[in-house]
Amino acid sequence: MGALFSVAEIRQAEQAAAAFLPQGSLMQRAGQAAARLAIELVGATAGSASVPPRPVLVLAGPGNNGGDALEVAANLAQAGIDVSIIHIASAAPSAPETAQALARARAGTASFADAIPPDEKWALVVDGLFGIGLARSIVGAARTIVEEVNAMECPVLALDVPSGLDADTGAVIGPDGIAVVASHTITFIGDKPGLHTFTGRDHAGQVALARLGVDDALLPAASVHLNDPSLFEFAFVPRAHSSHKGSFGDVAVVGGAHGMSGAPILAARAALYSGAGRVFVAAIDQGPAYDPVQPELMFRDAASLGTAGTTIVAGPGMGDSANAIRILAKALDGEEPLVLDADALNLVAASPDLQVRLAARSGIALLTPHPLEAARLLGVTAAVVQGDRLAAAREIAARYDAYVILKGSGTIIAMPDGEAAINPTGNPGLASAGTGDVLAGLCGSLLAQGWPGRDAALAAVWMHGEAADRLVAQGAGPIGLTAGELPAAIRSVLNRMVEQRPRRCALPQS
Ligand SMILES: NC(=O)C1=CN([C@@H]2O[C@H](COP(=O)(O)OP(=O)(O)OC[C@H]3O[C@@H](n4cnc5c(N)ncnc54)[C@H](O)[C@@H]3O)[C@@H](O)[C@H]2O)[C@@H](O)CC1
Ligand SMILES: [K+]
Repeated sequence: MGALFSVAEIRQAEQAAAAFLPQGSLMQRAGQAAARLAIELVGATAGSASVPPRPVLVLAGPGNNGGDALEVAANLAQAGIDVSIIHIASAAPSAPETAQALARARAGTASFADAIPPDEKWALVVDGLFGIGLARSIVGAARTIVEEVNAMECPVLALDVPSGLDADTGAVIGPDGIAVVASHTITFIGDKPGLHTFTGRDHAGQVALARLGVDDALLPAASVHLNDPSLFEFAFVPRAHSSHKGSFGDVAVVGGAHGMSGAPILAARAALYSGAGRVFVAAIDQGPAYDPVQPELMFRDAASLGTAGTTIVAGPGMGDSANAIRILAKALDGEEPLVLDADALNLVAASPDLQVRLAARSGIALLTPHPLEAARLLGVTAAVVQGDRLAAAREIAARYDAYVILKGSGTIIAMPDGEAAINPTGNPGLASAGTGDVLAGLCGSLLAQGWPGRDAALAAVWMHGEAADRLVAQGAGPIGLTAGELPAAIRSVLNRMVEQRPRRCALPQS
């Protein structure tokens, strides 16, 4: 479930499936599945039965994605829907199945036009300009069409992938490229990573999968999945009545250089609300003596903190002082689970010595970079990281034998063994100050409670996004959502997850 496949993997499966099928079968199946969804969407926007449904605009490009669109147009026309087609014909001969689809569309009641008729109000636009075969920026007449469609207010159903979007990476293809902004995407044979990360979420809208009857056996075992509780839910365990605070681990958030006390406090509150036994704020420079809002937190001087048996979250507001570097080096040399965020990542990126210590450590390391921090770790630009987020996260995970959470829309979670996930929860409300500190604190808390690195990384990212989604559903965002609201919302998500597990507690380890 939730498996994501690269374009190369989809192409292989498509070829293998087509070898056993009559010519054009897959395209016809794609056309039928998309037409069914289009009819649902038109029905939903038509409103009362007395209002005559508006026409549907179908955009058909020069390749097989255009063939899919022509099949959709033929099916919609057959269902009695008023269909207009803009067809960008190929200079080269079309594939036989695409030629067949064009003949079908021409034989029906759909009308063909050279340009989008101005002032028409559409019930739906079906985008079949380009699919996984687009090799360069969309230019010329096709670009004009995409610009016009993106200015429309009606729903847009993209076939396979919004035209112009890279299905592997979620980047818009080509320099100065453009891509369709769809409200819905029906993707064929297997779901694709680019629909769920970077600009993909904004371009694809709601994603549906049509397998086209292609057998699972024709697809390889997926190494990338959409993040989902089914991947980690067994890690949620009800607490035993005989448990005590020593049963749930200690977390120390190391950070809070002069003038930056807020960041570690947010991380520490998140650790507390997600169930860590004892939570310390280990300050680099002298800061507040306690948190009046959360007096349960204990404040210590980072330089003198004993860290044996303590999970460390290093980085929030840590600064780059010599003191910070010394304390980070000590944390890297320890064996306790370690979360590295923010300034700690920048310090590692700037220091070959810290890099060697990180790569050599035996305990769990979990890194939570945003794209610029990831870029510094890899010695590239943030644009390069964003251009292939999966590859960047996997590269850092492999280099440091670490669990990596590459933040941003469609957060990537990469494991040291190459497995990866893309997170579907969360919203633009999380693009605000301090939410990363909360995520780092949550990761540290789960590790302190004995969670394996993989499960902690997957669950923390999922719950963090889910908590933000629930807050938005209650009207607390996305505009103006604050990081400080997240810990309590994460607590309710976490307890709900535990409630849903079979009621067998884990007895405390004395
Ligand atoms: N072959 C089949 O039986 C099936 C094909 N499928 C569809 O086929 C799509 C892939 O088809 P194709 O490989 O033909 O590729 P596309 O239809 O995605 O686009 C490639 C076409 O566009 C042209 N092109 C590429 N970049 C361009 C640019 N920047 N400006 C103008 N023209 C450009 C190419 O010369 C080619 O004609 C999938 O996304 C899917 O929608 C699916 O229906 C599954 C079955
Ligand atoms: K498309």
